[in-house]
Amino acid sequence: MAAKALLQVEGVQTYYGNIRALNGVNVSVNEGEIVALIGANGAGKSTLMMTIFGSPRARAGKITFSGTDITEMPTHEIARMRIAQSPEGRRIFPRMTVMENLQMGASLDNMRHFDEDAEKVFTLFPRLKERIAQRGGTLSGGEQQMLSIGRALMARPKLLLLDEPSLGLAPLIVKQIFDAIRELNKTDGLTVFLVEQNAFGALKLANRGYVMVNGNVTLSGSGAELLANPDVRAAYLEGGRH
Ligand SMILES: Nc1ncnc2c1ncn2[C@@H]1O[C@H](COP(=O)(O)OP(=O)(O)OP(=O)(O)O)[C@@H](O)[C@H]1O
Repeated sequence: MAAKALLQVEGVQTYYGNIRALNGVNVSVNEGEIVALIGANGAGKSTLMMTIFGSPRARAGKITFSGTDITEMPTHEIARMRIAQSPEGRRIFPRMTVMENLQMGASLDNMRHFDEDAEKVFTLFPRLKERIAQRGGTLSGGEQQMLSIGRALMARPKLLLLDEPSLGLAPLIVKQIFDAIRELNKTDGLTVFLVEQNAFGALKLANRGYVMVNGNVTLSGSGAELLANPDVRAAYLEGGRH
């Protein structure tokens, strides 16, 4: 069966004032795939994630989701299309409990299956269940990351955007988080687009990957192809976390 693009990014340019952070980026994510975006600090990876989510806006190019043009859509409408985001730095609500954070992630439409969806999050991340009444800000970094992903899942997304889920976490916790992403993809068919500095882990997890340099996508291929590519190895893998 031919792969169907769920997300299509074509020729996207994004600026901060006069500074162009994305120079005409083309990326696609097919239904049921895990796609990784790797690149050095400042390459534009987070900017691409945020542009897909509507802020900052693309100044040129087109972003399509499920065949609908979302380039000009406000963020809340993009979320209603069932795109959910776990942003860089997690950004959970620190004064709210774990349960309240999950409630914030569920749309009104999804409140009727809240218990079922929360239970799914707890099956995926049992550590969160033990901390239901604890305030988000008092969780460890890894638990906050789990909560950030859990909150995004409460929206029942078709596409999950993850920005640096492994940032600053111990290898064992990174493994738990990557295993959870793999599990969601395998059992629920969830489509995932993730940004990672941990290129080795991300490319092992992903079906396909893109490499971004200075606001341009310079390479793409299957996870295995990129892992074997000498340029990728030299730039992102040698001496890295593997
Ligand atoms: N709010 C902002 N205002 C001005 N410039 C910005 C802003 N956010 C990002 N930039 C610039 O845009 C470029 C791309 O940044 P971006 O954060 O998207 O990179 P990144 O690949 O995600 O890097 P990192 O891995 O460090 O998060 C950089 O040159 C950065 O300095």
